[in-house]
Amino acid sequence: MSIFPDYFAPLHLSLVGKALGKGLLELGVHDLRQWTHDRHNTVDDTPYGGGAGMVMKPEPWGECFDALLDGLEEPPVLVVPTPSGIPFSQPIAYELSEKSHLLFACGRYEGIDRRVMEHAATRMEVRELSLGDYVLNGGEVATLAMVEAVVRLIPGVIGNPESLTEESHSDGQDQLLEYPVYTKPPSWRGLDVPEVLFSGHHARIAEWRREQAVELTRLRRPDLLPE
Ligand SMILES: Nc1ccc2ncsc2c1
Repeated sequence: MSIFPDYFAPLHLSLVGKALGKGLLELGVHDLRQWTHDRHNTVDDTPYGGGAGMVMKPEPWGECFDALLDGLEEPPVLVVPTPSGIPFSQPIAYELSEKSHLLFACGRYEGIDRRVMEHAATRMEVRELSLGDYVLNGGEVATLAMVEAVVRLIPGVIGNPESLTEESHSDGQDQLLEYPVYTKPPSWRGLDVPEVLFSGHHARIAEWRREQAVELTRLRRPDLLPE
């Protein structure tokens, strides 16, 4: 649900596009203005209590929920991207990938009237999630990122599920950052591929990769290292 539905055209490309084509998931994009009734299709108004900017009115969201939940066998999970949300993470992506129906509410302006999330919580699970400590102009870009992170975890979407186990933040990596990867040519602009990777000694290669992952994590994300 967004006032900028065209943001979601890219979801028909590449990975998500293929998954849609294979019938592994369905995608609907809904223009919130469809649930306004005035001549200007108004979705925002000035904030009570004063302050800069505008706030998204609750009525269009309520009518949109009514329409989208009508006929659903079970309630969806409402995901609301917001800088004030709980940090989105790979574990949360896995959780969401197992849900049968996700609704993403893309806010704009200074945000959505708080009563929208309060009302939604009476009829579905609500997850207010942040992509990181920075602010975008709205929830659309965050939703694109979360949809890609979630959809790639749905069985059958990724050709080789093994590639999910060794990437950064995956369980297979004990939540360490991913080790460096190399391919042909063996030497490029004076830079050589580490010898160990040519050894064919799988145990040594695995050990070297783990050492690299630990070192990279220690340098860039010490917070991820076990105590
Ligand atoms: N509605 C809204 C506005 C800004 C923003 N930045 C990251 S997620 C998000 C969501």
